[in-house]
Amino acid sequence: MDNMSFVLFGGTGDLAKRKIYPALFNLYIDNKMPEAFSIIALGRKEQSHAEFQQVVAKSLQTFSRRAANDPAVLNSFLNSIRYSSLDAGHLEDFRKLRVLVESREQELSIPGNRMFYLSVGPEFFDVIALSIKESGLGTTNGWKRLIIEKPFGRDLKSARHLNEQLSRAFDENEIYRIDHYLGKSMVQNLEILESSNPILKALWSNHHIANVQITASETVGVEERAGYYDNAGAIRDMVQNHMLQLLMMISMRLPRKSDASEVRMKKRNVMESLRPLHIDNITSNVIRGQYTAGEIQGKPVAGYTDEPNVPKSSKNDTFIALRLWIDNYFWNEVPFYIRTGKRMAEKSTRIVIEFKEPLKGQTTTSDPNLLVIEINPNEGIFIQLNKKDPLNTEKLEPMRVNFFSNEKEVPEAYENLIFDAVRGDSTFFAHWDEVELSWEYVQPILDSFEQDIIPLSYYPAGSNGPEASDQLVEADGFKWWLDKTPSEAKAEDKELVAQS
Ligand SMILES: NC(=O)C1=CN([C@@H]2O[C@H](COP(=O)(O)OP(=O)(O)OC[C@H]3O[C@@H](n4cnc5c(N)ncnc54)[C@H](OP(=O)(O)O)[C@@H]3O)[C@@H](O)[C@H]2O)C=CC1
Ligand SMILES: O=C1O[C@H](COP(=O)(O)O)[C@@H](O)[C@H](O)[C@H]1O
Repeated sequence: MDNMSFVLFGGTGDLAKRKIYPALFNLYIDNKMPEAFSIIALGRKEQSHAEFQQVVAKSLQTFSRRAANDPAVLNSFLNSIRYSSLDAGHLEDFRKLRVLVESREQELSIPGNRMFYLSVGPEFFDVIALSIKESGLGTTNGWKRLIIEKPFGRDLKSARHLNEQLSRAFDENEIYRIDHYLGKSMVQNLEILESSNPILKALWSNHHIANVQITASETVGVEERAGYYDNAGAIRDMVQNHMLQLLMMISMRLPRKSDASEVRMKKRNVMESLRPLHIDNITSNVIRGQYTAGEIQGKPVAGYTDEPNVPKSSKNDTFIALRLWIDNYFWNEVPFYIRTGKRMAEKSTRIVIEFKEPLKGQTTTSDPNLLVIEINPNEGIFIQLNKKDPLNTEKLEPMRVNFFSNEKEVPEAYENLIFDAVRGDSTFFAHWDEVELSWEYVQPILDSFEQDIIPLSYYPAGSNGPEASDQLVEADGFKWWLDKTPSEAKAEDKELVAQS
């Protein structure tokens, strides 16, 4: 791994403290950082390196997956960090930064490899990228890379504009667009799951698969983010990026070799085969929901429009369900359902693959076989098979073959992604083709929300979303699998609290 500088714009922010420093620290403990590295954190206020190192120490103590309690390891990591004040609008601050980067490179014999991480508001993405170029920071004998946070635009037009601006300073192969769902270990496992298991590989098409369901449900509401969320909605916050990335990862044809350019091409093929939405089919394929007051984990919670800083008249989507069709040889006539929402019955990201009914039309009936990929918060896989009911020879009953990871041992998404970026592997980053095609797919939905063409369906907090979402799936003769009733979710919460 090449020695490098890691320059963190937004180094004082929430994401940096909760995710980025803990990820770097855990990589360091695991010997997954280069031999020599220099971390330079940026924020607007003046503070000393030592003061800021203590800020990082505190963030590690609070948020690191592994305990930061070995003083030698902790101090050696903190010692790699320097702080510099920088305002994104002041070019002279970038020149001052360049001096610091170069002096640390000399000190540590780093051959000019520079990773720039933009963990700042999206309004600064282009300004910072262009100033990196203009200040000479981007002119180096080593490599340069840009990691960029979400959101990448707020519609197709603004995403294209942002990309044009970035590409004035960085080549596409130097840009690493973070989608933290691509960093989740089970998502990074999807391709291996299919390619290394002949029993799954053989069944992986419309011959055997009846439908695919991708759910990302959350129990939290809008929290303190109303200013952002009320303008984004679930469609921009989750669907355009995370949910469509999951769809691409589960449905792409196996790449011949697992490298970034092959994966990118396969994902692009999926997006190009998606049946576009338009005025005639949009209302029958898109459900837009918003939570009303209800109960989460036994506690009453407010409806969306009663949340702090949400306008009473807001029609913002806190829930989306979609039916999508991939019109290619392999997936023709297999519906893919996507569903995501806030204030739902449980926190769960999972993919359920329902196989075609094996015993349809015979006297004995069975539940379909399911392959369930649990992504978050549990990481695991189970397969639902059928077996004989020992008490009733006429009947079959489902059984589940399980595998679940020990969550403490599984690296966090940001660890996986930063490690990949440091190694120069962009396989699990969102490439521009995918981002653009995702916005193209989503744009008619944004337009129809704007024009109020799709009705807003309401659902009580703590439920599995609006009834219209169930009807979407039932219309094709299916049901959402593994939904917990609010009382099951509540019982499980109690059990978890008791265990902890
Ligand atoms: N927080 C999260 O969980 C997630 C965040 N993101 C994305 O990550 C990015 C950062 O989010 P988050 O950390 O929450 O935001 P914060 O508001 O917590 O932090 C913003 C950072 O930007 C810096 N900043 C603000 N204005 C300027 C400026 N004019 N010049 C230079 N730096 C500036 C701030 O530094 P200071 O105020 O010290 O000057 C601070 O370090 C955003 O794009 C967000 O969408 C994505 C997924 C999750
Ligand atoms: O990007 C986002 O993701 C989180 C959910 O992430 P997860 O890893 O906990 O599933 C979501 O809460 C947030 O609104 C969104 O911006």
